Amino acid sequence: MSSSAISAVVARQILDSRGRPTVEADVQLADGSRGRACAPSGASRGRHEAWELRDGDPSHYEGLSVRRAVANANAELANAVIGQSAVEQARVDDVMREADGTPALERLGANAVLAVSMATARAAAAHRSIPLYEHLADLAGTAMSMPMPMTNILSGGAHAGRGMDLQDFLAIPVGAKSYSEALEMIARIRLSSARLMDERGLSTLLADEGGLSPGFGKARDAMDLMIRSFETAGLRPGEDVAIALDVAASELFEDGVYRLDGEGLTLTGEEMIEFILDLASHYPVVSIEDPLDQDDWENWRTFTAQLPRVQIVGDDLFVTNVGRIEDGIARGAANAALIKLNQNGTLSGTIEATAAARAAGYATVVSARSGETEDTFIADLSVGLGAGQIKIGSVRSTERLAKYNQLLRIEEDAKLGFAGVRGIFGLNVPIAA
Ligand SMILES: O=C(O)[C@@H](CO)OP(=O)(O)O
Ligand SMILES: [Mg+2]
Repeated sequence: MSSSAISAVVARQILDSRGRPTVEADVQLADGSRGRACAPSGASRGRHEAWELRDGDPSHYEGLSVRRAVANANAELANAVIGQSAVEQARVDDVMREADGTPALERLGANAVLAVSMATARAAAAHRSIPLYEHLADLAGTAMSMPMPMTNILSGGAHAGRGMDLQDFLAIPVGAKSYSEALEMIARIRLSSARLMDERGLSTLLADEGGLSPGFGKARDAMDLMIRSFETAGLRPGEDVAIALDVAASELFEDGVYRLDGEGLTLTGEEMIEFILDLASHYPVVSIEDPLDQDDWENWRTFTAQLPRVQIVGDDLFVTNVGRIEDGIARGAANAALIKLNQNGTLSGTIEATAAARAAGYATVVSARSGETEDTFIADLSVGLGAGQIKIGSVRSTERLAKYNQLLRIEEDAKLGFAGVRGIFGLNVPIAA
């Protein structure tokens, strides 16, 4: 057995940031190197994502448990990967896909497969005595860079009891010259938004990703509050900081129409396009995610063509899947892809999806899920892939801050270039070297 061969896999059930069970896996190598990783979990999940295996009816704790996925990792997946070299990530992921035998990893569970896949990369980095981000850059064959964060300030949709129709109102500090400066600007905005809401007697309770959910009915009220928060933080809207939206429109789509209860509107696809275009034209919006349903390809194409200077991000649309990304490229749908490891199911598949997007000139945004753990893997992934951007959630909950803070450490020890606004589609503001 070579010193990088996987010698043991131990999985267990732990809890995520919503207090729901998820899979954690440890991978050990023949030389004693170890890696540990946790699978995240989404709430506004795309229909075409890899399969998260749970034990039963998810409306009860017992049903939510992941004991079958854990058992699969400890038995079938362990059997498949033991003896394989951890530095051969694609091979390890292939044998797990073969062991499962289904395209969406339904049999053994994408949550089980992914935890082992990520833990393998960590063990390999330990074996090579290099940081995880560097190992990931070697796997992807890409140049590393520090990502520009897009950060949730106000939350609605499935993350906030459907208080507002749109899911995420995010800030992108486009004027920042470094990652640490970007994070500082975001922290200032987050504080000022909470103060403003407090002054106005609005609730400052936290949503799933640590964002605020003022319970506005209308998106414009949320947008106005975003702008006020920027100004109160001493930042210029549109110059220092811009707005990004995640509409998460698949969650609003029912029986062929978009239901925006807060606005009191029921819209056709064409009307939905008009609604979002109108919103984007009144505010400094530089990025819009999932403005339309995950299978509404034709309207996606129309929408993308109308906003050539705005980043249009496919999340539920692409589900980090090479086939769907290539489909979107061929149809001219979106110009950027959200990158989520657990939508794909393996690290290698996620790297391939990122490469497919990038090859077509699509921007890439590495993203957390609304259900997260203390695992900081995606911070290293965003750097290793040179993705350009990262979306983690707010700076007000520890499972998110674990990633933001990990990026501060990487910035300190790696002295890498900052993707800055060069990573933002359509914006061409020069930044200092
Ligand atoms: O829609 C999204 O982009 C994510 C993160 O905000 O949400 P979820 O993990 O619930 O799918
Ligand atoms: Mg989304």
